[in-house]
Amino acid sequence: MLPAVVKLCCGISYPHLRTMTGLQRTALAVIGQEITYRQQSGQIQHQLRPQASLRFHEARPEDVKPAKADELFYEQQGREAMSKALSMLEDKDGWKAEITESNGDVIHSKVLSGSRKVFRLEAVLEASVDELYDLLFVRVEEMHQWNPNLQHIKVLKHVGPETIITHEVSAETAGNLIGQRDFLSIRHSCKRKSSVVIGGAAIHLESFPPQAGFVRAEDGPTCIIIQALDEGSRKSRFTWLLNMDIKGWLPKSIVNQALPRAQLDFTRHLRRRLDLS
Ligand SMILES: CC(C)CCC[C@@H](C)[C@H]1CC[C@H]2[C@@H]3CC=C4C[C@@H](O)CC[C@]4(C)[C@H]3CC[C@]12C
Repeated sequence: MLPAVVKLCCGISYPHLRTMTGLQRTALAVIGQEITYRQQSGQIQHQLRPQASLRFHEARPEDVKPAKADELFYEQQGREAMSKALSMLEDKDGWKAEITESNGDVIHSKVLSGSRKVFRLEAVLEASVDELYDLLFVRVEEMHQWNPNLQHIKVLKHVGPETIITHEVSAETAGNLIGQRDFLSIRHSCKRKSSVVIGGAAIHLESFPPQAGFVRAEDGPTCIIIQALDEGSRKSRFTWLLNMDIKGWLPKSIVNQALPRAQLDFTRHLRRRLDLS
C-alpha cells in the first residue's frame, strides 16, 4: 500500500519535480535514495525477493557454472547486445551535442523511444588498440584499482575467450546523488588487427539474484569501439555508447546529468592509468 501511495504522489508531482533546481533537487534525490534503500532492506514490502540475502563478495567464479548449451546461449546474448549497440551508433539521426571538453572529448545524446536517453562519448586516447583491449577487457578485474567510481568488479565466468559474465558494484562517492548500484552483465569482445569492439548487456542469473541493499541497474545494449588512428599508431579513437537504466527513484534530470559526467570521469581515470604504463 505504502509504495503505491508514494508512487501516486510522485506521479502527481512529477511535472513540478522536473523544474526543481539547486537544493530542492538534491533533497529529492536523497528522498529517492531513502525510498529505494527501505524498499531493498525490506522496510517497505515490495517485490521482496526470497534469495536476496546473498552478498556480492561471497560470490566466487565457480558459483556460476553454465553448461555447454548455456555457454552458447550467453555467447549469443553477447553477440546480440554488441550488434544492437553498433546499430544504435550507426544510426546517425537524432544525436545532439551534450558536452564538448577543451581536450576534444565530445558527448552526444539521443532520446530513444520510451524517453530513455543514451550517450555517445568520443575521445582520442594515447594508447594502442592492444593496450586498451588489455585494460578494458582482458584485465577488466583490475578496473576498480584505477577507476574510483567502481568499488568492485569480478569476472564470474569466462564463457570462451571472447565472452565473460561480470558483476560490478559502483562506488559510494561523495557528491554522487545516485547511490551505489550493482550490475550483472554479459560482455563480448571482437578483436581485429586495428580495432576492437566490446559489447555488453544486462543479464539475469537465478544463481546471482539482485543483492540485498543494492539497487541492480541494467547496462546495455552498450558498446565500446576502439580504432587505431593510423597504421601502427599509439593513438586510438575511443567511442563509447552508454545506455543505462540505473533504476531506483530518481528524477530523470539528475540521471541525465550523472551519466555523461560518469563517462567523462571514466575517460579521465583511463587516461591517468595509461600515463602510468
Ligand atoms: C552513474 C553511476 C550510477 C554509474 C557509475 C559507474 C559506471 C560509469 C561504471 C559502472 C560499471 C562500469 C562498466 C564495467 C565494465 C565494463 C566492461 C569493459 O570492457 C569496458 C568498461 C565497462 C563498460 C565499464 C564502464 C563504466 C561503468 C559503466
